[in-house]
Amino acid sequence: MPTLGFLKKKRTKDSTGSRDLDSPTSPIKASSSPVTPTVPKTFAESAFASKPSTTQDSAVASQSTLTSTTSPKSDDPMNSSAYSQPYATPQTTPEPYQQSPHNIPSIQNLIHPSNTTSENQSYKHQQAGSSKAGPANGGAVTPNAAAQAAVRTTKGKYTLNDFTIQRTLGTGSFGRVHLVQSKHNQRFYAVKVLKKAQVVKMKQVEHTNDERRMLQKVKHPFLITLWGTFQDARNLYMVMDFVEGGELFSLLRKSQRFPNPVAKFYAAEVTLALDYLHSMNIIYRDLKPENLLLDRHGHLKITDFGFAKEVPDITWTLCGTPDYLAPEVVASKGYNKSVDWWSLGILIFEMLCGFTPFWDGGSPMKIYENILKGRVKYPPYIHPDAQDLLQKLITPDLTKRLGNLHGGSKDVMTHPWFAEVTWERLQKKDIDAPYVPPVRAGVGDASQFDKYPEETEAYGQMGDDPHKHLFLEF
Ligand SMILES: Nc1ncnc2c1ncn2[C@@H]1O[C@H](COP(=O)(O)OP(=O)(O)OP(=O)(O)O)[C@@H](O)[C@H]1O
Repeated sequence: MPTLGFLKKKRTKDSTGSRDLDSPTSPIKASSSPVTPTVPKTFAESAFASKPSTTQDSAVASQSTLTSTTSPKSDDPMNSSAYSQPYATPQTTPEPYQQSPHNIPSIQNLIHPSNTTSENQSYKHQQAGSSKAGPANGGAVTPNAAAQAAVRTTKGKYTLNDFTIQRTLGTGSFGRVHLVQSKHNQRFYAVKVLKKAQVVKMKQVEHTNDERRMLQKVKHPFLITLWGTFQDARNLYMVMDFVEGGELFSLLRKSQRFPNPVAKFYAAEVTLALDYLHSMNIIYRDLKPENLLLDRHGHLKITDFGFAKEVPDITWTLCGTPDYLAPEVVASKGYNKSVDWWSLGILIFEMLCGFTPFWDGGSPMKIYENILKGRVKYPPYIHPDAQDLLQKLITPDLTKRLGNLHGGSKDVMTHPWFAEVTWERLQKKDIDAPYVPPVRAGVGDASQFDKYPEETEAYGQMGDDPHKHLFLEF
């Protein structure tokens, strides 16, 4: 059984980025008290079914509609039209879901696998947000919209002078993500800053360029938007939407585990995003709660496309995060989109149980051994339909893994566990999210993010740039 040591730490692609969630201090929130799990907001299984609109439903639907239909052009950091507040401030501040104490893994202070370093060479590291709705793209997104996705122009669109840099939202192996404010429209964005020298040193040039390219291509309600990229002599910059609600990882750790319908809600949104990515022959390859952000309404945004890759057939790169790796990746076999369906199984398991199925308190090597053995112990509280789905996703046999069969992602979407999900409404964010983050919309409220020491090196430096030829697309 995993321990609280497992609960505390984020898993990173390498060992350097783990953070202790025990000491979050918000610069904005008056009180930095952690979210205390209390009584769950009502979230019935029927939340997914079509239902008559109540006043509250309409309010949420109306917020969601604004989210998905606001013209991307008006959101463009370069658009200087006066900022208007399109979003209602969330009326409620529900707390995360409480689980009874006996579900909490009980031993503390074990080392999380992400603290070990031996496998680092095998992992590519990337920093990125994701993109979807570009300045030239507007309107609602439909599933499997590969044919509709136009590649947006993102190169050299902005400069540092277009933004006022504020606090750090997160850090990675090559740089950090800042909250910034556009000087043109006063809106808030997230800018990921990657140190070129570090990217080169970690042999992540191709992955970083891939990440930018994938983000430029995609447009989906559950994928982050990349507005543009630029560079100076030392750094690469990626301008993304600021997703205010923080990471699903933090909510999950504070909640210990999610009730069945809550896990189902998030799993369903991820499934739609995977369905879309796979329809574009993009494998995501880094599914985990740390890469799932919550928007102000509580809907997911997948970020960090550092491992995303366009793969029409198969690929061989060993990359990902140990707990979530499919056996075919661990065994260095060629693999395809099937790895994302395996990872979806791991994600659902972790949301329902609070720990991953192959975690073992040891090094990534121990996790890999467990993955290859393939034995999963399902706790008795897992709903039978959920267990059935998990067994069909977390299966090493690629000829049996759901999502990888003839029916593709539709096999996953029609599984009985998802029976009450109305996929079209979910796609439109027309289903209430189970948890609405307590953020003040439109004011750059970063209270849902941990606080980090700020960067001391000045950005925007000119001069020699030995790496420029490696990042021509930025
Ligand atoms: N668009 C965004 N809005 C708000 N916060 C963001 C955004 N993008 C990233 N972050 C925050 O910054 C953190 C680091 O971002 P990201 O995962 O892209 O970097 P990374 O270098 O790939 O990280 P890691 O090394 O942990 O994989 C995220 O975990 C998240 O907390």
